[in-house]
Amino acid sequence: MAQLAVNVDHVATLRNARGVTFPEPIAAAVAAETAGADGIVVHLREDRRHINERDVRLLRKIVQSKLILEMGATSEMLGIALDVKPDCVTLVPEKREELTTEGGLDLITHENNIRQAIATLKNAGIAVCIFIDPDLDQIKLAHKIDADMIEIHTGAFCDATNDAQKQSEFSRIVDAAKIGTKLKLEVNAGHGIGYNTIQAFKGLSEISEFSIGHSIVARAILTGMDQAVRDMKQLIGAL
Ligand SMILES: CC(=O)[C@@H](O)[C@H](O)COP(=O)(O)O
Ligand SMILES: NCC(=O)COP(=O)(O)O
Repeated sequence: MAQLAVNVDHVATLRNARGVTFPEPIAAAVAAETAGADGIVVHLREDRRHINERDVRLLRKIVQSKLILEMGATSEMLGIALDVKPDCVTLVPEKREELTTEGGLDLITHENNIRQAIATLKNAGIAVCIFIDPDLDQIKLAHKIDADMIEIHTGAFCDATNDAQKQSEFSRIVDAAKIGTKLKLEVNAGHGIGYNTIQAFKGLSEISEFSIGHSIVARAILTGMDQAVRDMKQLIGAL
């Protein structure tokens, strides 16, 4: 069965919107783990719009499963990662003005910088994942520059508004997962996945882990984190 890594960024979004100390993303992470999450994900953005450094450091102490830190490959973030030592870093592209991550890392443009970041993190014993579009050339490059894992960006599929678009985006994901596995990369998937889109992955056994945040946090507001995580785990179990 594929694993579920739960992103708690948007618990911090709510906290920060009010400028107070709650809701507490650390409490959300503990609740998610208790409900069966296989990992906790946070994206430390340059502008600290949700998760901040204090959250990451506390999570490192408290998370029992595995801590996955999403970040841009900047010298500031590399310094934090080397100090905090998450179990895994997922390197993502970041634009300050974007509402959420818009695309995968462009390794063709940033090959040297990302290759160096991968080597630095791996030398410190941190596994490295590349958040990447379902593009075969990019995935081959991720393998060439020694990434351990890829996370296929599923946003275009999840956001597709008609069946033809959905089918064509999903077949890109299938091809990407198959080539990643052939290259012996661990293949994960994430961005925009919800309770209604997860079923599409049935039979795609190449995916080792789903990285899901917004839909789980949104459901947790209505049902509690425990139920929201259990519901998603059940859907993943049925794939
Ligand atoms: C990299 C990725 O997949 C994203 O889902 C990212 O973590 C989202 O960033 P925000 O939480 O800031 O929307
Ligand atoms: N890596 C994907 C992630 O962490 C969560 O993305 P989303 O479910 O909030 O879109």
